[in-house]
Amino acid sequence: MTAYSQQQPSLSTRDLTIRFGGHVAVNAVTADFYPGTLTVIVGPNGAGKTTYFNLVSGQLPATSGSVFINGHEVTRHGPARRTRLGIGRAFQLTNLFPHLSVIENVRLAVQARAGAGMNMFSIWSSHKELIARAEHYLERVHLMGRRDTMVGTLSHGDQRKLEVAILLALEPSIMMFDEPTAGMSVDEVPVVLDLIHQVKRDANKTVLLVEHKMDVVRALADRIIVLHNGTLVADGKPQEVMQSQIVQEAYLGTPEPA
Ligand SMILES: Nc1ncnc2c1ncn2[C@@H]1O[C@H](COP(=O)(O)OP(=O)(O)OP(=O)(O)O)[C@@H](O)[C@H]1O
Repeated sequence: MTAYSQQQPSLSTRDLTIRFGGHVAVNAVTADFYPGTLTVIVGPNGAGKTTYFNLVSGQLPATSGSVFINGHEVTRHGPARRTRLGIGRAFQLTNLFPHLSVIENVRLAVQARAGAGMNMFSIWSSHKELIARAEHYLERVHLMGRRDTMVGTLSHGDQRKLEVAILLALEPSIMMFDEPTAGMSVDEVPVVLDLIHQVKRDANKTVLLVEHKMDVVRALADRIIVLHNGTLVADGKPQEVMQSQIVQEAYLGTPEPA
């Protein structure tokens, strides 16, 4: 029994399965995720990692099996309900507003988190507070230099940093990152990795990360889950999983570049 399994899981899947026609993309995946733990999900292309994320966040309906958030069954609930229960997902699914500025996009996320509790007398100070809070998140992702840029004109890397800022502003208890550094230039990668490092230090956050780059996996993972053909084939501490035969054969079969 591992140390993290003493706690109540914040997220669980039980025999979670989805079929596309005759193809089983995620096959009876059972796993528990805990606050204070960053789990990296690895596996070859087409292994089912993104589909598993879609099943957890509610973007896809399960064919069978179940999903629980903090003990509440959410299997039949859509993404909005799951978001209210604490799931937050960056990349691919976060909707940016391309015709609004960077600061306005984050301000909307801060406002959504704070609730729309502004009255006529406090509207200016509240607005200032929302903007100050939004600027705080922009600083964290090194985007203050793009504060007033229209989001539609941002580079790919800056859009991804903005998605991280929005995710941070929404303050979910369960944070899901799907290949957060994909498509980023070499100098942009450390900013996002450093942020995920900071998030991971928070003992209340459960972090799930899909990642291909093994150096990123090594740097961040407390635990690694391996999917292969939709099936969970390994789950444990990084050093154990990396050395397991199934991972060596199925995923790390080719030597990594030095
Ligand atoms: N909407 C869909 N309809 C039909 N098949 C799908 C659908 N979504 C995913 N699949 C199939 O399910 C399998 C798993 O895909 P998925 O994208 O989850 O893999 P992955 O592990 O995230 O891959 P990658 O590392 O390349 O992103 C693949 O065979 C894919 O073609």
